[in-house]
Amino acid sequence: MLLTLFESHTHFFLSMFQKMILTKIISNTLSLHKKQLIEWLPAVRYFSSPTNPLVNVDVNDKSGIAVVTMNRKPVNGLSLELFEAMSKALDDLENNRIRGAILTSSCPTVFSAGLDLNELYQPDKKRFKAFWTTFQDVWLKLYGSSFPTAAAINGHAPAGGCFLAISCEYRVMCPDYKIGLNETRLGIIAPIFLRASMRNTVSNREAEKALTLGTLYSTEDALKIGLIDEIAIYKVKAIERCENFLAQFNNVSSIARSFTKRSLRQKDLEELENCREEDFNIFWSNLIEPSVQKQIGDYMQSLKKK
Ligand SMILES: CCCCC/C=C\CCCC/C=C/C(=O)SCCNC(=O)CCNC(=O)[C@H](O)C(C)(C)COP(=O)(O)OP(=O)(O)OC[C@H]1O[C@@H](n2cnc3c(N)ncnc32)[C@H](O)[C@@H]1OP(=O)(O)O
Repeated sequence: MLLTLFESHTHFFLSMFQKMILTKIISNTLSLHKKQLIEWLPAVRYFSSPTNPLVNVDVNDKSGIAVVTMNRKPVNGLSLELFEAMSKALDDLENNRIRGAILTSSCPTVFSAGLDLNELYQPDKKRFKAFWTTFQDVWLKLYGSSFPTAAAINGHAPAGGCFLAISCEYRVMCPDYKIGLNETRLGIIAPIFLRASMRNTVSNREAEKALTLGTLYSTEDALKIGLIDEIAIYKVKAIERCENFLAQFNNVSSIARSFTKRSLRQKDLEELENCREEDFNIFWSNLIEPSVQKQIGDYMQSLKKK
């Protein structure tokens, strides 16, 4: 904008050549200052966000790394309210230029049980629309974040739980749990943004097998196919390993890193940004199919009987 203003105001007084030279000088100075400013900002803008009971954000003043803990007992079912809290937390992290974020759970044996089935069963259209739109927002913000992300998966991570983990850049999981995208087993189709995160994590062939079969992998098998990056015995260790991963970026220009990440993920992000309404309509019309509703209802009953 500054350059446009400069150009319009000097139009009558300067020759084309003079204008080109001055424009170049201003542009170089601005981009240099912007770069220096952005490189310096992380040291001064860490924050302490007002804690939401559903999502706790704890930023380490020294490292600038935030631990983001989902806290919706008993299983971190992803409800509209939990998505809203996550969306807000991601905005706060983005605006305060943290060095990195680690996503984890306060539930002792569950990272997240995925979408709250109560949101999918006999849904009210208005609420479901808000729910789905916020779900999309969370993915766009997490997958497209300018800061690096990791997941400390301290428990089971089926369906939407796995989806959150694979939207991060690195995953450390504790042993003896299950992770995977089991949507097809519930008769529901994985949305495009979930498929994008999966393809970005494992090979195309593994993604196809995992999604069509709806496989839930043990921690050890998840490591074998590259769905997770490391195994750590306890949650504290998992967080430590995630911190080690994020610390590697201390020696990398934050601008170069975030632009590179963005450019690698841009196509996936645009794919959803360009069809958000259509994505909602497809899911809504499938979701209210009586056969899908019956399958979800039966599944909820089977979980309760257990
Ligand atoms: C073509 C159709 C388009 C439709 C579009 C809709 C969606 C598109 C897909 C989007 C992608 C994401 C989909 C999903 O995430 S669907 C959710 C799938 N989740 C699961 O299959 C996990 C189900 N839960 C479990 O397997 C287990 O609970 C566990 C996570 C392994 C934990 O086991 P455990 O520690 O033994 O706990 P309990 O099973 O006893 O559960 C405790 C209570 O929590 C309730 N529960 C569990 N999961 C959910 C859930 N996802 N939503 C709501 N509630 C849940 C469970 O019933 C227990 O309740 P109770 O105490 O009242 O009995």
